Amino acid sequence: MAPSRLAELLCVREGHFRFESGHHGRLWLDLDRLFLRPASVRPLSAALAGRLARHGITAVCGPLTGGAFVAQHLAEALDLRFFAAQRHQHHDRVTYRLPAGVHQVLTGQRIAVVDDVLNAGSAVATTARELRHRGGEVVAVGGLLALGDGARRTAEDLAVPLEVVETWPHELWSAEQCPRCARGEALTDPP
Ligand SMILES: O=P(O)(O)OC[C@H]1O[C@H](OP(=O)(O)OP(=O)(O)O)[C@H](O)[C@@H]1O
Repeated sequence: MAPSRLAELLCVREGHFRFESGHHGRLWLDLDRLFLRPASVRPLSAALAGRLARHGITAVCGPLTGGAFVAQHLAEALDLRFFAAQRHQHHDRVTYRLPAGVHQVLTGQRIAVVDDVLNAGSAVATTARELRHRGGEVVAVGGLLALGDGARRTAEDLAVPLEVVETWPHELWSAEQCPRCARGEALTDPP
């Protein structure tokens, strides 16, 4: 992978990692550190803002926390409305909801749903469904980074364009199918 500003901000480490899901993978990203210095993220947000501006958006919404931070940068850069979707967990099911106080303001808005990093795309998908349910018009999906093709499939399902600053291949394997295990490589300790 070519080093990039985004890779530096995400403190990307390469190795042979075991994730919470039990899958094995090559990259470890530290999303918690991305916004330690918001000014460092602004050039990336500006690049995304330029792409999303083509779609005639009037508002930006992101799932808390990382997606909402990006959405706020974009709303500032483009002088648009900003919405943050709040995470709700019921047993294993995670959904994102808009606070009741903003429901009325959503009607008629052309909204881009954004995230910092899109993996499976589930956070933006459930945020988009909530926005549509509340009367908003979701017209684009965006992010700083898409890992693999989950984001593309999510945008297709929502029938909207996808705009991302970078896309990286996502190599994720079950423990049984992990090529690094097959080569006898030891697991890397997480940071
Ligand atoms: O495309 P997905 O498979 O949904 O994964 C991407 C989401 O995962 C991370 O959020 P996380 O759930 O870790 O919450 P956070 O933003 O509060 O860190 C990231 O910020 C995205 O919102």
